Amino acid sequence: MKISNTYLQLGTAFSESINPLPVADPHLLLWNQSLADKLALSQGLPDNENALAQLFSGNDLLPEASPIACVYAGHQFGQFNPQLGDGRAHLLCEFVDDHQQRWDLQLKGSGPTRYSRRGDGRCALGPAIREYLMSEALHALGVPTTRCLAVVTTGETVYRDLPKPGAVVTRIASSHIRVGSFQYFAAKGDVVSLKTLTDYTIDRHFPTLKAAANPVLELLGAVMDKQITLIVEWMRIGFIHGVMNTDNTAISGETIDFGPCAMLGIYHPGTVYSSIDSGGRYAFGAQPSICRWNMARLAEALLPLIDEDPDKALAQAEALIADFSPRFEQAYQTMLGAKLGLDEIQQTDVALITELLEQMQEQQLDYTQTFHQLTRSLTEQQIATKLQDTLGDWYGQWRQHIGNDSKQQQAAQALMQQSNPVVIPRNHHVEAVLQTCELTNCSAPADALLKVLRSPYQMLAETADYQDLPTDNDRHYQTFCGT
Ligand SMILES: Nc1ncnc2c1ncn2[C@@H]1O[C@H](COP(=O)(O)OP(=O)(O)OP(=O)(O)O)[C@@H](O)[C@H]1O
Ligand SMILES: [Mg+2]
Repeated sequence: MKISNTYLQLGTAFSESINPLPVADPHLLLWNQSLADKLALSQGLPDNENALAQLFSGNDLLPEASPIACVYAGHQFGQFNPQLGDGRAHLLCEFVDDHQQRWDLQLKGSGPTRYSRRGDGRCALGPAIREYLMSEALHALGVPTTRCLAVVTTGETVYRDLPKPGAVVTRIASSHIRVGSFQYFAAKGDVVSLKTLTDYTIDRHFPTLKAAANPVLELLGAVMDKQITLIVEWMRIGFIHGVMNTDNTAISGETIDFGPCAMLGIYHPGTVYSSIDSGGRYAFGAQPSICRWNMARLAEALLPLIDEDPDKALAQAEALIADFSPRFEQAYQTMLGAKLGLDEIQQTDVALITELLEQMQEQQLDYTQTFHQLTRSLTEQQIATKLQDTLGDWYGQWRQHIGNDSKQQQAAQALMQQSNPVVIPRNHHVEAVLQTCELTNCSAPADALLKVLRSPYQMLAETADYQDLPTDNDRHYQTFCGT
């Protein structure tokens, strides 16, 4: 394992050097062997659970690691906070895998730092397992995401609304640079550090842009494209992030921070589960426009580097941000078309898609199941008849769009099978697993759910156990920024 600490080397303005605070009694609860294998991590790590628990609780450190807490700022629910940062996380080190890809290895829940404010620097076990389950589910679904290598219980109690068992989660990300990282330096007027961070980001994530006429403007465009891809993917599977603050928007385009996230059941764009999102700012259907808003905040932060002339910088940034909506719309319609087996979207297809979404909303149909049933209906007459009853004329029109030819139908079904999961991490199942794991301190329920979630486009023998809808259709479901 080739370890380095390049973010530390950016200088003291970017982070605080600080070691994790040791925990009382670390035990390895979840270990992601397939991720360790994929990143060729195992060679550099101990092979026994106790030693891994010591390492991934922060009690032991890899010899070459120099842990830091990174500083950032961020708009939280629209309000700018100039000083945030890793208040309960330690970036242990970076490592480079066999494909020359650099990764961050970070602990979360590993103790207080300069940026903790009133927080205790710790993480409860439930949210740690949620981050592990949800990020693995997203990864298997094909959605860009940070991932978890381990969850270690600490043997300590953390106090939230109630006393909870504590945990440390190990996160692997292609970096932890956030929109808020740029905002921090921009708000301070520290253009030198802003430039250092920008050069570092281009070098690390978008090296080909170095040769561009205006690399900073190109960086903004590249980040925007990655974010569009990400949000379209969230919309495809019904993921509601829940707290799309600019400090939770990674430049890499990976999903980060699973605090109050949830999955959409019954289709409604206004769906919100987060207890603190009373205004619905981060509702399912608001995610595209919030993403655009976040990209505008990144553009603002980068203005001094886009052009020396502020008017010219603003004009160029505005032109790019104005392009967000058409770029998004195209990717979004293409994605929805694929969910309906249509590989090229015509104007009439757009109307068909919109009509289906309207019907799903009116009839309170489940998002995942509807698309799964539509997929199956191409080869199963019983399901086709049922859907004809539910969706009326729309169903026949859709079948006409696909065509009568058996080759066309096969191609459509293949496309739909790749676009429509048979199973998602439904909120009630995730909650049940978290509760049982918390009570029993045992990983078996999480392992069983993960087995199914790791093959989300395939019916395994156990898949049916996790496909059902909650009895109350999640009407009473709430998530918390559960730190
Ligand atoms: N228990 C805690 N102790 C100290 N700081 C905390 C705690 N919980 C959250 N924070 C800090 O509050 C801010 C907002 O928290 P948020 O829940 O968005 O992030 P997070 O889940 O801690 O981390 P990340 O975004 O890296 O996944 C962050 O700066 C975070 O470090
Ligand atoms: Mg966060």
